[in-house]
Order: sequence, then C-alpha cells, then structure tokens
Amino acid sequence: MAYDNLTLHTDKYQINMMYAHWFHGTLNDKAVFEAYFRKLPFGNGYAVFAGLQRIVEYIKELRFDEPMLAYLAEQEENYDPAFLEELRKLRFTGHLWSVPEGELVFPNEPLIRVEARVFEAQLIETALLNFLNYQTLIATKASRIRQVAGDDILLEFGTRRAQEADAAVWGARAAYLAGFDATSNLRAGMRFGIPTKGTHAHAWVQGHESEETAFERFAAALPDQVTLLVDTYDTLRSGIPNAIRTAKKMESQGKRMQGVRLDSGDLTYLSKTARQMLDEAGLSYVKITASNDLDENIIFNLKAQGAAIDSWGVGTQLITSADQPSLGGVYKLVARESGGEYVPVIKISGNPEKVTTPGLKETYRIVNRKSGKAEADYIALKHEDDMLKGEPLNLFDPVHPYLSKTVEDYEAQPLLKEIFRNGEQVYTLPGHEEIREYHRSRLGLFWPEYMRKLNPERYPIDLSPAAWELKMNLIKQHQKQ
Ligand SMILES: Nc1ncnc2c1ncn2[C@@H]1O[C@H](COP(=O)(O)OP(=O)(O)OP(=O)(O)O)[C@@H](O)[C@H]1O
Ligand SMILES: O=P(O)(O)OC[C@H]1O[C@H](OP(=O)(O)OP(=O)(O)O)[C@H](O)[C@@H]1O
Ligand SMILES: O=C(O)c1cccnc1
Repeated sequence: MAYDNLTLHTDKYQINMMYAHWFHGTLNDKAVFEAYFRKLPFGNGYAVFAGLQRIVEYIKELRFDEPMLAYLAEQEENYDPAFLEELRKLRFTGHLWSVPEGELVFPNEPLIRVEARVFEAQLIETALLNFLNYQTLIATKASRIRQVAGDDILLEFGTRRAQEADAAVWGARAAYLAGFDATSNLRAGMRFGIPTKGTHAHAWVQGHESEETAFERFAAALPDQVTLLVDTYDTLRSGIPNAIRTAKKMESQGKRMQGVRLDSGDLTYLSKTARQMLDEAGLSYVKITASNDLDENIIFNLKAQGAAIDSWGVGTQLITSADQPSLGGVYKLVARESGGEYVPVIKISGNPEKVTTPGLKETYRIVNRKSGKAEADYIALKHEDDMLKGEPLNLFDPVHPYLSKTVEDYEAQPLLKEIFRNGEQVYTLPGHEEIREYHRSRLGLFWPEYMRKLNPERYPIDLSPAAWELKMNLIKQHQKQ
C-alpha cells in the first residue's frame, strides 16, 4: 500500500496558531502536550490502547511538499511567504513518549506525551487524536468481544460497513491486536500480516440452478477451505442437508469440509439443530460459523443459550463501533517553556472533570507483589521517584481524597515508553503477534471485577500528592486572578 503523506491531515486552526507563533517569534518555544481520554467507552472497565504504529509512520513522514505549500498560500493570503519557507523546513525534531499498543489504559492518565517546539507539537494534535481515538475504540470493542467469546474463533468481517477504507484497514488491525483471529480484508492482511479468512456469499448460491450444485462447485474449486453458507433458502431443510451431501462427497475424495455458516434466523436453535444433524451424519469435525449483526451482547446471549457455534463473524457492530461512535481523547497543553524552563499550565473548566492536571507526568501501574495484580495506576510528576524506590505509597482518589490506602510491597511499572528522541525514532515497533501477546498478558494483571463487561468496578487512577498540590495551587492562583 503506498503510504500517503498526511502532513495536511490537520485542522486549519493548527496552521493558524503556527502562523501566529511564527509571526511573534515564539515558534521555537518548547511545549508539552499530553493525550488522554476522560471516559471509558461502552461502560467498559478498561480501554485497549492502539494507534501508535500509525502515529509513528505519520510523524516520520511529516513534511510539507510543494503542492501543499502552494495550496496553503492560496488558502490564506495572510500566510507570509517566509512562514511557508519555515514550513518547508519543518520535520519532527521533538520527543514523544507513548503507552505501548495492546496496553490496558484508563481515564485521565497520559497515554502520549509530546515535548517539542510548539510549532511541531501543535501541528500533530489532529492526526494523533484521529488515529488514537479510532483505533483505541475499535481495539476496546474487540477486546470486549474476545472476553465473551472465550477461545472461539473470531473473524472480522466489517469492511463493507466501515466508515471508508482507512477505517476498515486500521480497524481490522486494531481488532486483531485485541484478540480477533483473522480478517476478511486482504489489504489489511497484506499490509500487516494479519491472517485472512473467507467463506462465500448468498450470490454464489443464487447464481446456480440449485444450492447443491453451488456447494459442489465451490467445494471442487477450493477443497481446502470450504465453509458453506447454508441459509439462502431454508437452513435446516435444504442448506444443512445439501452441505452434508457435499461433505460426504468430499470425504470420498479424501477431503474434509471445514464448516457451514449461519447468517440469519434464530442462531441458537439453528446451530444446535445443525450440530445434531452434522454429528448424526458423522461430520462432527465440520465447524459452525455464525454471522448477522453480532456484537458482544448477542454473542454472550447466544452462548448462554447454549448455541453450538464455534466461530463468529463480526462486522458492522465492531468496525463502526455502533453503540459508541467515538472515544473522546483530547490533547492538552500541560507545560510551556519560559526563560528556558517548563512552566506548568492548567485549563480551568466549570466542569471539574475537564480541569486539566498540569505539569509533565508519568503513569505507573502499581502491581502488588504478593497477588501479582494491579492495585491502581499512579500519576506522578516526571521528576518524582519515590515509587521507583519502593517506598510505602499512599494512594488516594483525586476526586474523593478521603478514599485512600497505603501499599508497601509493590512494583511501579512506568507505562510511557520513549518513542522519539530529538526527532529520531528510538523505539522498535513490536510485531502484531507480540502486541497480541502483550495485550493478553496485561489482561492477566487485573482482578476480574475490573474486567467484566457489565457494570465493572472502577479501577483506581490516583494522583501523587505533588501532582495534586500543583493542580490545587494553580486552581487557587487562577481563582485569585
Ligand atoms: N437466539 C438468539 N438470541 C438473541 N439474538 C439472536 C438470536 N438469534 C439471532 N439473533 C440476533 O438477532 C438479530 C436478528 O436480526 P434480523 O431479524 O434482522 O435477522 P434475520 O431476519 O434473522 O436475518 P436477515 O434479516 O439478515 O435475513 C441479529 O442481530 C442476530 O444476530
Ligand atoms: O452482519 P455483520 O456483522 O456486518 O457481518 C457481515 C455481514 O456481511 C455479509 O452480509 P451482508 O450484510 O452484506 O448482507 P445481508 O445483510 O443480506 O446478510 C455477511 O453475510 C454478514 O451478515
Ligand atoms: O467471508 C465471509 O463469510 C464474509 C466476509 C465479509 C462479510 N461477510 C462475510
């Protein structure tokens, strides 16, 4: 896939602010931004971070080419030609830290920290949030589906309903990272090395004189990957009996049919009856795949009803994140350079949840050494290191400070990894198998009450006393002003 240069994939207001910085000579002042979200999607107990690969590729390619510069000149006559020359030179020269893909993440903790010339840090906000918000949302939805599906096979079928091509391909990847087994999208397969799978459509059956002929011709053409769609006319009276006949013919040629697919009707009743018919015909190795507007709730119910389904094809509900179309990730300025030093900054809001937490911060996962389970995530200012020395740590809830506890025997795991240093990539992006494995291992770090799909317990996200005091002091200063 040719890689698009996405430098202009930004909001015009970013370029306007860059212009104003250039105009006033502050373009080289350093700024620190942090990306985070405030609310978990789907009422889930955690989110699954994804989007970093796309962000790294985007940042490495950041440059304004001639047609872009000509376009900007045309768009805004205020843009001085000398500003456009400055844009021509622009590359990412800053620092970027990020949580790794597949990590479990929670509200209000920094997921990405960008420390760069304000000129660069401001430009990348829009694309960075675009990638992070969509991919994290889909990975989280996929992780919910994986949680209910147990060890069953999960197939991503969403491309035809996705919000355009990029969403299909990056969504397929996000689903794979969070536990799907394969995608139907070959472009995603080729680009990322994700396994691909496919059955056939109703058109294949409709395009033949009879269902039986259609099945036989399909089996003859692709004998090693035969999953027959059995609901075109009548699943139990026609589809399954014809599939059984085809499977028997295949057996006589030394081949084994892989499966049948159910795509309508009562999937519990049909799957149980189909299973019985296949078993009675000696075809217990033939698997049953189901599709039809599935999501985690329907799969959960079908399994509770005892459906005999081995494999699930999930499209629309996953790739469009139908029950929640966006994750509200934000990118907020937390410090700016003044006189060669960083000055923490705050954004005050009438809504207490929207008041930002100032200063450069790290997030630590506090893991109890006895239980091996995560106790809380702890957001501290960058220079603090008590938690790394293993000193007793007082964890308190920043919204309800009277909720507190002390942990003693713990490991503090820093979640942010250094990705770019002075514009150079210093982090090797892990392969997709490694990310899947990482996601699985991180799930094991949490008590089940934080992981359940319905009404999970809230996992504690705590602020260090120093971070809390800094925030309170800045709020007071602003109140005085
Ligand atoms: N036993 C079941 N319990 C709960 N939900 C189910 C069960 N069986 C199927 N479903 C779901 O109910 C919905 C049925 O949708 P709909 O009525 O549009 O499908 P259909 O009429 O069976 O098939 P189609 O319209 O696609 O030919 C789907 O989302 C399907 O996954
Ligand atoms: O339902 P989804 O989760 O999106 O899964 C993908 C769907 O796409 C295909 O049919 P399509 O929707 O094109 O046609 P249909 O509605 O007539 O089955 C397939 O048969 C699935 O039903
Ligand atoms: O392979 C399939 O069965 C498939 C692929 C995409 C959409 N629906 C079904």
